[in-house]
Amino acid sequence: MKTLYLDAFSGVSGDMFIGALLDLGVDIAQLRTELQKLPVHGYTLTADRVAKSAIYGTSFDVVLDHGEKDHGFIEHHHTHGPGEQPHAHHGRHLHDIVDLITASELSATVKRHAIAIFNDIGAAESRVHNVPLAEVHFHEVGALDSIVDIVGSCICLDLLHVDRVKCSTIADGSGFIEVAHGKMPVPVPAVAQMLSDRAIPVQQHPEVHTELLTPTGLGIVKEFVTEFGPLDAQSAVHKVGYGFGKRETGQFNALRAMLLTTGQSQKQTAAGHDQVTLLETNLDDQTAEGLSFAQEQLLAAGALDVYFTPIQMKKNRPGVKLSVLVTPADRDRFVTLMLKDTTAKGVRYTAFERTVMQRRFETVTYRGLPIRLKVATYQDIRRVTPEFEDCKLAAQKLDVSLETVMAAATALAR
Ligand SMILES: O=C([S-])c1cc(C(=O)S)c[n+]([C@@H]2O[C@H](COP(=O)(O)O)[C@@H](O)[C@H]2O)c1
Ligand code: NI
Repeated sequence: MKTLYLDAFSGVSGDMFIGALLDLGVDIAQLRTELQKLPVHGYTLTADRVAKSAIYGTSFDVVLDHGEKDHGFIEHHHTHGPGEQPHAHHGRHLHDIVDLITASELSATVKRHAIAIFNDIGAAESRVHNVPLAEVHFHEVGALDSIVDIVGSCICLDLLHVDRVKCSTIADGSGFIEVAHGKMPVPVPAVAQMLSDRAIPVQQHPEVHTELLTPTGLGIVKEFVTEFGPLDAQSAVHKVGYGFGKRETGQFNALRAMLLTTGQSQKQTAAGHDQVTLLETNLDDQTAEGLSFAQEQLLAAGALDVYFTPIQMKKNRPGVKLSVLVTPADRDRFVTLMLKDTTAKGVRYTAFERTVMQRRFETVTYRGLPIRLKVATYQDIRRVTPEFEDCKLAAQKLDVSLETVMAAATALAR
């Protein structure tokens, strides 16, 4: 399995993320070509390979034409004093940006991730400033920078072709920073709000008196990272890249990105044979809520599958068997997780050989909406399945039956 590991010892921002991925080898020409699919102009991308503290990395920047300054702030409609004129808001609303991305020729994957990140940041802004989501307003210049950073990050990750993204505990600074609308505490309010709906490990550094984790950086992490923690002992590090931050932090300010190979899937042959480990435990004293939580945790940690089987246990107790399928190299990590997140006192495991169909995604467009198709092949067997969630969304948006969308998507695949 190919993993991108983010070592966020100095936080994460959009620039740092793109810089780190370019440093890992993503082609900036391809990034530029993809970004040209968006009808936004007035900027140039720069990526310079420079040394900081004698360590070489990439300093990425979005340089706006005419030397305009990015205020880096999402404006909100706030109240004005008596006699005070509202300022002119030359900016873009969240839905303008979503429409812009949706209407572009970017890939369906890039669109989906970029829109999710914008929605997450927008929802936090809406909550922080107490304005309806529809009124969250991106400042004209800040919007351009955010669009390039967010869409650019999604493009870079797509070009890197990894199976999963893992991240260390994320560092942030402390104290206050000056932004367009005054002084803000660190973590900045949008970041604090974005941390409220998911368990993300962030550690503040009292000696760093500035911001290390930006709303854009956190949005990227929340969208792509499925596991937090240190480097896996079993991983092989193939490549390391550094993306430099712009702030003076008094320490080495970079995001370190590492390309790792984890587990056995790299041993999968063209014929589709590999090995998996099945971990199991029988439980008769765990609540349904606890079981559901454990399943979520195990899937988020990268399990290939997690499922329950009803069983009859001793003393006539109805119980469940928890089964967790993982790559062999992940076995011990998942034993620990199962002992931590369930009431199990022990976990048994068996190694299996298996044959799997090769799987890839294709996207078709049905009445203007993207539908992903899972294409599974093995020898001369080929099976195409439309993604249920995409069909559901299209059925709801177009007010047609789910069956109609699924049949149309399957026909388009042919
Ligand atoms: O929503 C945005 S982009 C935003 C909100 C806040 C609040 O805390 S509210 C603060 N900022 C600051 O702007 C710059 C640039 O942020 P990006 O995420 O666009 O790179 C940064 O200093 C943020 O803390 C932005
Ligand atoms: Ni105003």
